[in-house]
Order: sequence, then structure tokens, then C-alpha cells
Amino acid sequence: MAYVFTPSQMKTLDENTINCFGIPASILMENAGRGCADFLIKNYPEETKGVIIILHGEGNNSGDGFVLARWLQNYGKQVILLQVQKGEMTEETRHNFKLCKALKIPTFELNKEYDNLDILENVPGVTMIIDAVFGTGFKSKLPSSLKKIFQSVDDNSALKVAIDIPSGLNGATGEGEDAFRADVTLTLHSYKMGFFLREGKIKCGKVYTIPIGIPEHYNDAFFTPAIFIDNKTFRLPERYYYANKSNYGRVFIIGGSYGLLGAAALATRAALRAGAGLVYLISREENKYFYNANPAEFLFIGIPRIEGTLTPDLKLFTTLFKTADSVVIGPGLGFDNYGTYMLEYILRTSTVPTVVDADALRIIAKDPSLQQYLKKPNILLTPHLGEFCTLTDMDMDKLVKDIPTALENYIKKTGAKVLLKSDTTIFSDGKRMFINISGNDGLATGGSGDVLAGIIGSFCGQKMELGEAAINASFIMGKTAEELAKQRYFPSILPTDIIENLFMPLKDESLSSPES
Ligand SMILES: NC(=O)C1=CN([C@@H]2O[C@H](COP(=O)(O)OP(=O)(O)OC[C@H]3O[C@@H](n4cnc5c(N)ncnc54)[C@H](O)[C@@H]3O)[C@@H](O)[C@H]2O)[C@@H](O)CC1
Ligand SMILES: [K+]
Repeated sequence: MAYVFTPSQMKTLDENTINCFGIPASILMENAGRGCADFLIKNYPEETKGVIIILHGEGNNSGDGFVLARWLQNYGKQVILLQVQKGEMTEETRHNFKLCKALKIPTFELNKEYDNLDILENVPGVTMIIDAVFGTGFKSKLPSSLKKIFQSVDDNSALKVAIDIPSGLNGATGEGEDAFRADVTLTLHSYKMGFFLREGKIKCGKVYTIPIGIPEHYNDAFFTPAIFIDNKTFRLPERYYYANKSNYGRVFIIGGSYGLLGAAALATRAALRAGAGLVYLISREENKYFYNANPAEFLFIGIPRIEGTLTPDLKLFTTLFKTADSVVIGPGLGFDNYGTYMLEYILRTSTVPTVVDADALRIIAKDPSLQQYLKKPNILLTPHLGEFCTLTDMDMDKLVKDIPTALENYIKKTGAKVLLKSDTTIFSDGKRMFINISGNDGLATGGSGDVLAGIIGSFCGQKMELGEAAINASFIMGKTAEELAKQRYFPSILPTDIIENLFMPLKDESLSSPES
């Protein structure tokens, strides 16, 4: 299981490992530094052949850097320590610094004016620059002196390695425009939340985890950590050897205003491709021309308007709706009385997993009385960032500064379950959090959200739990886009390509046997 921790959760884990479990801080630091040294020696033989410069300050991250320096020297490597930030040394850090001095590892200090930055350029044969300045204890903004130093490192052709987290990156929010830009990040124990958000996605390079001795059962002992969905953790709905269509759910897709049936049609086809037993497209009666012209595997149910008004005739729909196993409402639903009336009915009466997407989200944003239904355990909202801003009445600039907190606040306020879609997609219900980063820019096309809603509805119809369905649908859709990008220039990927090639990545051996 790949867990994702915030810096404060990491602190809780470290403290409990030291104070309750009984592994001293000095041993954790030794494990961290030695683990990084062993990893680099094994995986980067060329890059560790020349001079290795370790940039440090005085916190515990720097302590890890000092242990790493000792071990690299022990393995016969040439190491230089370069202090770029002043601070208070902890006992373990100070002790390891002394040991480095005792080993005669060369130590340099940049002067106050930082006009001796050319140390970095003048040392011949540098093949690796390691950042052990700040770790998860970094707060606020990077000092301007460090900005200058990191820019200069950026121009150097040596391999750049960050210990635990690139210095200057906020481990909770991913904010860090001026952070150290690493080619490789050796993160201690587990991923940090900031790796998957904002600048974190470009500052970390390749991320590898280094175990430091925190016991496995501590991971979820003090809080429920976020889980990163990857090739090993993703799941698909179970299929049975002896089964018929009734085992795989009746999925109701409700949407499609007059003349705008495309969104609902995409969700419908996606639900079928994702394995649903039966898919009903519930739309306005005047859309039946579409079904007549495109007879397909789904069933079309037209809900007529009540004479003289824009309100649908729900009586015709209610009996049939009792047979639904899951619902998707919103794609192309429309904002008139018809759409609002249908949405209110579904939110109030549905007892099966219900995915609320697109127009339905905007109706909820306009009509706060509908918020009362969001705490029902079977309701999932699937906004993209723009729709989330509308739901929360928040500026995009403010939202992207700290997405996890904005999400947490909205869930606390409404009790909703949310799949927040962007290049990093997050599911949260206030208790669990799942993170998915699969996919590419080819998904930034109108209609992708409708396809995703259809897949989620389909997975729910196949008895997958709502949160699991949401994140796994997002994962498999992203993987499909990645697979398609091997065959065509990714901006040309269309939502219909995703539908027609869904599950194609399962041919890839690493994905072929998801844990169930
Ligand atoms: N005992 C532990 O808690 C362990 C910690 N470990 C390492 O220690 C790190 C966390 O250690 P710390 O909590 O000491 O924190 P850091 O080493 O990340 O940095 C803390 C230092 O940076 C300074 N600082 C923070 N933000 C700053 C800013 N904007 N400008 C200037 N100075 C700033 C603080 O005043 C403090 O001196 C982890 O990332 C990991 O590398 C590991 O050694 C494993 C065990
Ligand atoms: K670091």
C-alpha cells in the first residue's frame, strides 16, 4: 500500500516511533542517511563516481545529509559539505556534523553575501548535488539567498538529489515555486502529499521511498492516511464465472437537455464499456429521435414534460427507478425547471450509489437547499476544479494554493463525498482520501468528465463501493489515456477514444492482475 502523509502526520509518526515504540531519533537518522547512501551507490554508480556536494542547513534533514556523507565516504566516494543555511542544530544533527568533521570530510560555508556561490562551479568533477537543507520542517517562504543558490544549482549538469523532499516545497500543499528542482527525490518512509500537488509535480523528479524503521502498523495507527492508487493498489469490480447481466447492475444515466444529448450519450456508452449489465439513458422525451436514429445496447426512457410547464412527469419514472443499482445524474441535464426537478427527486429519493456531475453540480451551487442531501452516504459529487470553485464560491487562485484544506472544509461543512478532478484527482469523504495521478493532457477535452461519471456509475452498478469506484475509475481512465498516448499525439485523444479503448492498459503486464 502506498501511503501519502502530510508533514504533520509524518511528525506524529516519527515522534511515536521514537517515544512509544522506542527507536531513538539517532537511529532513525542513521537509517535515513545510510538508506539513501546505499540506494545511490546501487542505482547511480556513474553519478557517484565524481565529487558529491551535499547542501545543508542545520535541521534534522541536514542531519540525514551528514549521515549520508559519512556513508558515502565510507564507500570510497568523494564528498563535500556546503552549508547554505544557518539555524539551530538538534542534538543528533550536531553529533553527526562532528562525526563528519572527525572523518575530515571537507566542509565549506557560503559567506553572508553569498558572493562565493562560485564554489559550486569551481569544484571540478561534480557529478551529484544533494539537497539536505530543509525537509518536512520547512515552513512559509524560501529565504531569497537560497533562491539564488538553487537557481545556480539548476544550471549545473550534475544529478540533483533531494533528501526526503525538495527544500522549499510545502509538503502539505505542493506550493514551492522556488524550491530545489530535483531529478531524484529519496523520500523517507513514504510519499508526502505535496509531491502530488502544484509545483510538487515538477520539483521532485523520480521519487523513491527509503525505509527508516517506522513500524508498518504505525501507518494507520494514529490517523487514516491518504492512499496513492498505483499499478499495485488499483482494483476493478469483481466478475463472476457464472453470471448474467443482472449481476452487473442496472445503471441509470440521467441527463441530456433537448438537442444536447452528447454528454449523456458519452456517459451511457462509457458505462456499457466499463462492464454494466444494463444501462438506461433517462432523458427528455423529445430526445427519443436520438435513440431511434442510434439504436444501441442501452435503453432509452423519455420523461415527458407535464403539460404547459417545464417540469417532468415523474410518475412515469418512479416505478422503473426502484430497479436501479446506480445512478449518474448531470451530464447535459440542463438548468431549467426540468433539470432541477429531476435532480431534487433523485437526491431526495435515491438509496443507491448516485454520481452527481456537471450541470447537476451547478444546480446545487445555485440552490443551497439541495445541500441537505449531500450528507447521504450514497451521494458522490464529481466536480472539476472550476465546478468546485462554483460549489464553494471560492476563487481558483485561492483553491489551488491549498486544495486539501479547501476540500476538507467543504466536506466538513456539507458531509459530502467528493471526487475532485484535475491533473491530480482526489477522493475524500472526510475519513478516507485516495489520490490518483494517472492520465495526461489528452483528457483535457469536453466530454472526459461525462465518460468518467459513466465509468463510476458502471463500477457502482457492479457492486463496487462508491469511493473505490470513483478513484479506480479515474485511475483506469488515466491509464487508458497514457496507453493511447503511446499510439498518437496526446492532444488528439478524444473521450470516445477512451471509451472504445477502455481497459486497454490491462494488456500491460504490470496492470494485468490487480489485487482483489
Ligand atoms: N526524528 C525525526 O523527526 C526524524 C526526522 N528526519 C528528517 O528530519 C526532517 C524534519 O526535520 P526538522 O523538523 O528538524 O525540520 P527540517 O530539517 O526540515 O528543517 C527545520 C529547520 O529549518 C528551519 N526553517 C523552516 N522553514 C524555514 C524557512 N522558511 N526559512 C528558513 N528556515 C526555515 C527551521 O527553523 C529549522 O531550523 C525530515 O524531513 C527528515 O529528513 C529523519 O532523520 C528521520 C527522523
Ligand atoms: K531536502
